[in-house]
Amino acid sequence: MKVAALAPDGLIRELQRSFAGGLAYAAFLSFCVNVLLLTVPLFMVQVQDRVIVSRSFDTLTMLLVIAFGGLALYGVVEFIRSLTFQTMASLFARRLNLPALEAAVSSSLEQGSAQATQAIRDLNDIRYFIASSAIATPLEAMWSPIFLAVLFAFHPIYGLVGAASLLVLLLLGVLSDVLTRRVLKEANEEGVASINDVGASLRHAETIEAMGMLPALAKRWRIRQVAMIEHLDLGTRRGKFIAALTRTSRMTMQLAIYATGATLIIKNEVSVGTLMAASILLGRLLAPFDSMIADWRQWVLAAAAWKRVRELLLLRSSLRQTTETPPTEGDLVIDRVVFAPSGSEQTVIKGISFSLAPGEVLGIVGPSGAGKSTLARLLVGVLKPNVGGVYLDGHNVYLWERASFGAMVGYLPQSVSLLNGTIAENIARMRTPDPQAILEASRIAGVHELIGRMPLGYDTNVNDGDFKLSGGQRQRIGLARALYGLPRLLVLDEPNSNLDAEGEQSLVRAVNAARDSGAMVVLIAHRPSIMQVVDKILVLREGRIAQFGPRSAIAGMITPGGLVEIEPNKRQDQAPKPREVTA
Ligand SMILES: Nc1ncnc2c1ncn2[C@@H]1O[C@H](COP(=O)(O)OP(=O)(O)OP(=O)(O)O)[C@@H](O)[C@H]1O
Repeated sequence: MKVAALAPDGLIRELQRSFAGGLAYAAFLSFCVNVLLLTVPLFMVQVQDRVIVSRSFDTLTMLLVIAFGGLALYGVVEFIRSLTFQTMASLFARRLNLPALEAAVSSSLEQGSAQATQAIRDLNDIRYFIASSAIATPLEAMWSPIFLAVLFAFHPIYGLVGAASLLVLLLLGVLSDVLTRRVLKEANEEGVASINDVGASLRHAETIEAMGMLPALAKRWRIRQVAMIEHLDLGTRRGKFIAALTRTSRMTMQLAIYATGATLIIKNEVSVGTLMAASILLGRLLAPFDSMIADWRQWVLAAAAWKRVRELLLLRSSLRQTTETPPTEGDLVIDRVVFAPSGSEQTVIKGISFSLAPGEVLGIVGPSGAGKSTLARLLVGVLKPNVGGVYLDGHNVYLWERASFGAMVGYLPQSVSLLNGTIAENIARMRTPDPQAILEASRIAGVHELIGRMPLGYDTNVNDGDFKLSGGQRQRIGLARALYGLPRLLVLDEPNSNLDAEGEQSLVRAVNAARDSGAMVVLIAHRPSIMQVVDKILVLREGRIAQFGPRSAIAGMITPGGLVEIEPNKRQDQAPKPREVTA
């Protein structure tokens, strides 16, 4: 048994801890950088006050050697510091990529895929931000009082001008935050929603094009875009105003320190050498605050991105087991399952209980909207019941660690989606293809010959621009994917909806083969023709079991149209009592 990674809240705490450690190290390096940055101004003071006065080449040489040493060391420390940020960024991406992808898949089941893909984009943005120079500026600002101290050491008036300049920049920083943070955040949220909207629509490009829906969609999109652009314009205008004010203030401060230096030199209170040095020191003192104002937008966006990633990760916190469970041969028990989609008033599944033994095939029929597909999703642990549970050999299928559960389950959803890759990769569920197992699944699904007729056989890419699989072909390849690895539980949601007579015959053979191998098969179908293969039939109506029993007893009630005529008083009571289950 392999225990998987930390639960999301533990992972976030661990990341924050190692991030804090990385920041502390970078802060120490920033201190060294700031001290080493004193090299040039101190060199200038010494040259003007000692070398020029004494006219000594020896002193100049000695000062040059020391200064070169200081600058070389500065280069090394600066390099190590940027590597530290780079390492922190990579660590962040490595630790969060997989949990974020898992969380994205889970959340897209409930909230659609747009939000989930946004979280992946957010992760990338945060990684770039951590590796960028923007993250270093607060650490530099933390140590900039070193420069202030040296200014005070030159002369208290230099120090006071420096302190006043710093205060003005801090006030400008606060003003920048007040004026831009909210609008930039709103612009970002509108932008994200707008991109998600377009992304979701593009998946239905065919429908949009065929029915001329583009102008209507563009109108909706433009409303979002206008809101985003308005916020962005306002935020950018305000940001540019603060930037102009900052630049003007910075130049005024340089003038002030020069004028102060000149006055102090005239009064013989400082040496000439301090004039240039004080100007450089003031520049170093203010530079990180200046950058922070300029980079503020990046900080706001990175904070918003982290908030989204964190929320997504925590959403899934402690919902599933992370310990792999070994394969099982036991039966399937559905125990008093009730399900209502989150945020919906409607209860879709209203207390369903039945069980299935290995080697049994169950057909589920019922009118549209009865809850058949929802029941299928509950059986494969995609949805979480509000009450009751689904148990495979006594283990709750929803809580089951997904990889080990998936190895025992084959699922063919109503709308078959093949993933980007070759047919072989799709049948092998995107794992490293095992040719023997692929061949076996294809033969059982009856698609081996069909695949052989495709441009590159098993290597044909399902999303190739020049080649398009038909609905029936997709459904049959989806069946082979469900059969890959000979699963113990096979759930097929309307597997014959796109099939011709030949395809349906292959399906019947596949279901029989699965039964013969001891698998439990759940078959949902509108078309009654496929029901010849099942052992038991469950009739679902309005989320309740209307009938459940052997095919011979129920089949007569299924009309050619696939609907089931059931008298209301025959509902639910005929369902078998739920079996004892172990949690
Ligand atoms: N995530 C959800 N949010 C809100 N309602 C939902 C959700 N999932 C299912 N429903 C509702 O549950 C009911 C049953 O849906 P389901 O897809 O299970 O029906 P079905 O029996 O498979 O229908 P069909 O035969 O047409 O495929 C429908 O009324 C549907 O609107």
